[in-house]
Amino acid sequence: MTAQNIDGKAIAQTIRTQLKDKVTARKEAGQRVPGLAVILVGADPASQVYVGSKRRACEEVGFMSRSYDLDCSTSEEALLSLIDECNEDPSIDGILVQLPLPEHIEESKVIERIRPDKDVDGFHPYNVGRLAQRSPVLRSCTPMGIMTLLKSTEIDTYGLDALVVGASNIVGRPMALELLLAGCTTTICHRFTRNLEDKVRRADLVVVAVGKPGFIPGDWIKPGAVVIDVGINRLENGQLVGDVEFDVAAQHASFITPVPGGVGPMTIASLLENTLYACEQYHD
Ligand SMILES: Nc1nc2c(c(=O)[nH]1)N[C@@H](CN(C=O)c1ccc(C(=O)N[C@@H](CCC(=O)O)C(=O)O)cc1)CN2
Repeated sequence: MTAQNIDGKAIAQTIRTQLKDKVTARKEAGQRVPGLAVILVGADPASQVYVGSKRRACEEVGFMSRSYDLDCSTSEEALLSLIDECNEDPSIDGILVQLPLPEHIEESKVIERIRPDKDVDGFHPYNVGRLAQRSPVLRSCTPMGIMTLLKSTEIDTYGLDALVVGASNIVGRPMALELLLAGCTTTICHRFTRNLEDKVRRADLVVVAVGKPGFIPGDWIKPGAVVIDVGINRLENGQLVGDVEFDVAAQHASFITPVPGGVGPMTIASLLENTLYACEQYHD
């Protein structure tokens, strides 16, 4: 079996084109365009790339994007007061604080300071709780993008044995909640998990988000399984690879996401979708 690639780049582009049309329609109806505040603290090179892509994506679809580039020595208090300002600004529908933050800033304090109706990253405990209670509103962008990718395959997810490898707040945990909502019997693996290989070998759907190149050997993948690779690892030769040994896994899987061009672009498309949602549902 050779897997079919799930083309996240193309699917993300389709979403962006649809969003652009919706923004045009808003303008023609005399409505304001959605606004996103993008806050970067420090100069982490990967974060700079992601933030740059988010700002460009906003411009492409016609959103207003407000950029805040803060020095890495910015105090927690200063960041929280910038969030307060954005919370009160009626032209801003969504606030995005790029993670990770410098060590002296407490991530949970920052996330909880963003008003839940402007939390377009879907990280606020209110929004995670809504997802956990089966009535999601603003959903975490990477898991939301993965659900869009799964929908594009037209696979029936009800009853599948799904495995999420990695239990981060950004990806693993909300991903498990999304899959549960989609009817999967869902297992989360983490650093204390025993017999990871056995669990992978039994899974119909595997989502891997650990940030280690080739962490899952391709021959662990069950014949016909769906493989979603969230890892983005840059090798010394500059090549980007995922957490799954792609070439071998592709011989076993039915569908697989490539790296790059799989999950990554969907994170940004989902952020834009959330920003329009916040604008229309909460602020119009
Ligand atoms: N506030 C947030 N911080 C972080 C999030 C997030 O969702 N919200 N997720 C990750 C990083 N991330 C978004 O910020 C992100 C990662 C990767 C991509 C992407 O498009 N990747 C490309 C490759 C890009 C490259 O050349 O490096 C791909 O996979 O094709 C977009 C967004 C952590 N922080």
